[in-house]
Amino acid sequence: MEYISTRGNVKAKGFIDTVLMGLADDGGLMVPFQIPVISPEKLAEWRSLSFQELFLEIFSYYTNDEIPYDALKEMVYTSYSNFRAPEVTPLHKVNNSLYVLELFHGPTFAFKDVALQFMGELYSYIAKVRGEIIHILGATSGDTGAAAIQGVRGKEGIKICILHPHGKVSKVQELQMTTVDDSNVLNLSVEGNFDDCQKVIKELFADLDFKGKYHLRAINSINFVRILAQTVYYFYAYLQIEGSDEKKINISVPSGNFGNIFSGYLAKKMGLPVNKLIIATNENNILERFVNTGEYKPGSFTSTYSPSMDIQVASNFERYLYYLVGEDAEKLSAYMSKLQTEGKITIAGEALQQVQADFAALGVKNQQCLDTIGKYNEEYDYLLDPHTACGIAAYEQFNGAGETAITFATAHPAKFDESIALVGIKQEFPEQIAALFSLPQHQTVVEHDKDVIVRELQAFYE
Ligand SMILES: Cc1ncc(COP(=O)(O)O)c(C=O)c1O
Ligand SMILES: N[C@@H](CCOP(=O)(O)O)C(=O)O
Repeated sequence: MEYISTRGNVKAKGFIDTVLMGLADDGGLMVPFQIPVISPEKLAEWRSLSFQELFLEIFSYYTNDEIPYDALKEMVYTSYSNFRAPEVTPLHKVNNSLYVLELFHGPTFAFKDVALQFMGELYSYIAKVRGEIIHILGATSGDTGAAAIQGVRGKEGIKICILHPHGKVSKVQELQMTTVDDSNVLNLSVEGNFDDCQKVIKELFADLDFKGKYHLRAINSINFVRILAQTVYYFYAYLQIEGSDEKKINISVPSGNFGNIFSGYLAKKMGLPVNKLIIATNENNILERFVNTGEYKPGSFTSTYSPSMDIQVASNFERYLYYLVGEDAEKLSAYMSKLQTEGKITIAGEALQQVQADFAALGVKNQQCLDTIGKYNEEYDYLLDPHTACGIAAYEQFNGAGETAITFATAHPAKFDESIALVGIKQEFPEQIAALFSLPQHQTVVEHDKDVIVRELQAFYE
């Protein structure tokens, strides 16, 4: 398997070089040259596999044996050994038409742990075996940062700097990132929003001299391995439902940067027979507007009760657009320059019909999010975090009669107590989260100014 850039100007790469490259050197995103297709017979065989076994099967189509099987196996089993559920991502049946896939049983209580625990192991392996210097640079609206730090903290040969928007992440998210007192971790709290943080890191990755000099590596979903690791639980969830091959299975995904839902799109392209992929967003509803009208236009940023999805510029949208335009890198590049110069992209006609065949989308309003939390707590005694609540509201909107839905629970409610409290629900924190409140914090508050951030990075990485 080789990997190419959506913009077409990068020489094809192998698996490890793709991981190391992160953002493609031509400013695009790396994708597999050809997506492998899994036969229905193979899928049926996979029904009995554990999460870890399934992970190894799926990755075997992508890694080109660049990592010996035993080494990969050790990484996978180590990654999930500290999850609080033996199934890693257990499926909870809420009622006859709804399952919730709980993706929050990892160390930082959010879905990001699933991919980032593995990425921590993978970077550590690459550092050891290839002697590569690993200087991670990432942006977070709260969950990626915490999970990435936990994934690599204390690991030899790795430094990590995470930019988060100052005052715009939940208290627990902030504590998870900033109470880590390891010399290989730097938290920059940027006076701006998530889009500002993501823009800076993308600019730094695009500056090839800077990227090369400081050995910058990505942990955000611009890195293809994040996307691939997230496909595993799509397969796992589908295969856990008895008789799913005879049912219409919809999957509702709380979405922001378009990484998680793009993993679903990839899983579908690999042959997973999902019926509808449902994009659930909040009042930052750029993806809903795109699916409904064909216009992709970043609007003004709104702070909501689901802060991790407070995102306007969805990183992985480019990967989807690449497939939408028939894997034509020139066409894709023209659309991306249009986005740059005109501030929007418009899709119409057959392409828009294709978008609407690929996805349904709902931007959930703040009050609807709180109402959904209240409703499921009362009716099913099941507490949703606000992001998952958006996913459930979208499931309610789009799941047809006789269809079955899996909604992804992307975070544990304890991470977002500020929103849960607004519903009048008092929750008890898990021990690991309660313990954070008494620890000292380590972070540097910086202006939203690229030069200031660069100076901090130079001092840290040198
Ligand atoms: C809890 C939670 N739910 C949903 C999302 C959206 O996922 P994605 O960015 O992959 O679309 C995020 C982060 O982006 C998140 O932290
Ligand atoms: N919600 C995310 C935003 C970054 O998304 P990523 O999937 O590209 O890492 C977060 O929690 O930081």
